[in-house]
Amino acid sequence: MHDGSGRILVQGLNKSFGPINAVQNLNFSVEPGSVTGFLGPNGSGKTTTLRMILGLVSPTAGGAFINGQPFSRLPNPATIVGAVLDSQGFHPGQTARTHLRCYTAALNLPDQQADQVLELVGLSSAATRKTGGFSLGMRQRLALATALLGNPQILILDEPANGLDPEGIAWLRGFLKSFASTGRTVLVSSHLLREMEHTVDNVVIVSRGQCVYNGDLEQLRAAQQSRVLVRTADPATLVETLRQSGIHAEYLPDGSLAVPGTDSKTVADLALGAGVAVHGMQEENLDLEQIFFQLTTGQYTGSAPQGPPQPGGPQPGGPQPGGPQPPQGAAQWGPGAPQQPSQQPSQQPPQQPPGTPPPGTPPPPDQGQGYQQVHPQQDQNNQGGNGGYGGNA
Ligand SMILES: Nc1ncnc2c1ncn2[C@@H]1O[C@H](COP(=O)(O)OP(=O)(O)OP(=O)(O)O)[C@@H](O)[C@H]1O
Repeated sequence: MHDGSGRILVQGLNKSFGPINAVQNLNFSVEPGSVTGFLGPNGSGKTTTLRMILGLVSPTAGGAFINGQPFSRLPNPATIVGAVLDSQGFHPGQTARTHLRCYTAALNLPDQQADQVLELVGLSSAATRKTGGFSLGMRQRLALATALLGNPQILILDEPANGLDPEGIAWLRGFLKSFASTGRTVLVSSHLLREMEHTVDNVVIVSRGQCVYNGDLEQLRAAQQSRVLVRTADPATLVETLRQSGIHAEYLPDGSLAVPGTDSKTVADLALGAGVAVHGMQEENLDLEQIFFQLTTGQYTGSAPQGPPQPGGPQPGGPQPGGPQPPQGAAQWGPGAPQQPSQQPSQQPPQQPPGTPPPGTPPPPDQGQGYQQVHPQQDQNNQGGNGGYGGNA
């Protein structure tokens, strides 16, 4: 029996495609009542992870659970999870309404449900237009409308902002926030933090299949700070001098030092007091986007909230020896770091949005559509692209 929590749990998840380790030891949970961003560059394993959560790809190791169950064991999955993995592939000759009615028929829902979800996504005026003439933004909305037909407790969306104009992104932001505010769960992937930073509450950031940050976006934002880059003939003495003043400096690959969380005057004064010659100094401000970039390229050297040292020693982008330890429940940094959400599960029960269908209906058959109100036990191990799996089947 599933627990009805609306919680997604990913535990020790791994997936290899031959020699490619697409996903490596992922651990995180997604809680109801918030929007969680699943972020990482192209090829970092986001889609593969989402497919494993949705039972479309078999993990090499580990597991993913929705309401405490693997997807394949969920009763009436379309009423629990609505997913969009691809917004291409609608039949071009079908109208938006006809497209949706194929699904209402298969789900045994009233026909007017199609119009209700069209209204929810702002596509009512395009109900009788053929999808072949739809813009990318309209396709995204129609895919979302399809995922909403089962009135799901959980939404899982792969790159839903791809190709949207600023107005479309603003609309999507409002929609997802509003969905989550009713106590439901949203997991949304993107390769651009910028696209999602005003939408998500929590982030799971992956790079090369590994988690490099999991936690509250506000904590990541708090890591925006200046650091001082120093060139000196005697870095070891300066590092020790700074350490004695409680300032942690890091070596950069070119032999210079990065000193986060302080200013150039402080560093200069301490260097002078220790008799260390400074050859150059520069203050650098890292913004959220830069931190994201550096995290995902393994170049992060700032003094963001730091986790405990990882087995096997410090990791690139991860905590430094002797660095500050995180408070309990702090965000986790570094590849392979244990990943726990900073938020506690919401106790708020899922609510029904107005005009969406009751639970207890089966998912519709696959019609080659890109969206997926997904289906149990489909292994896509040998499938390369996003489209065309038998979602909804
Ligand atoms: N069916 C497959 N067969 C072989 N390799 C695959 C398959 N699916 C994914 N991969 C590989 O696994 C890695 C992760 O791919 P994945 O699509 O999960 O990343 P992603 O983060 O979603 O990327 P994008 O943002 O470009 O969609 C890539 O190296 C990809 O080439």
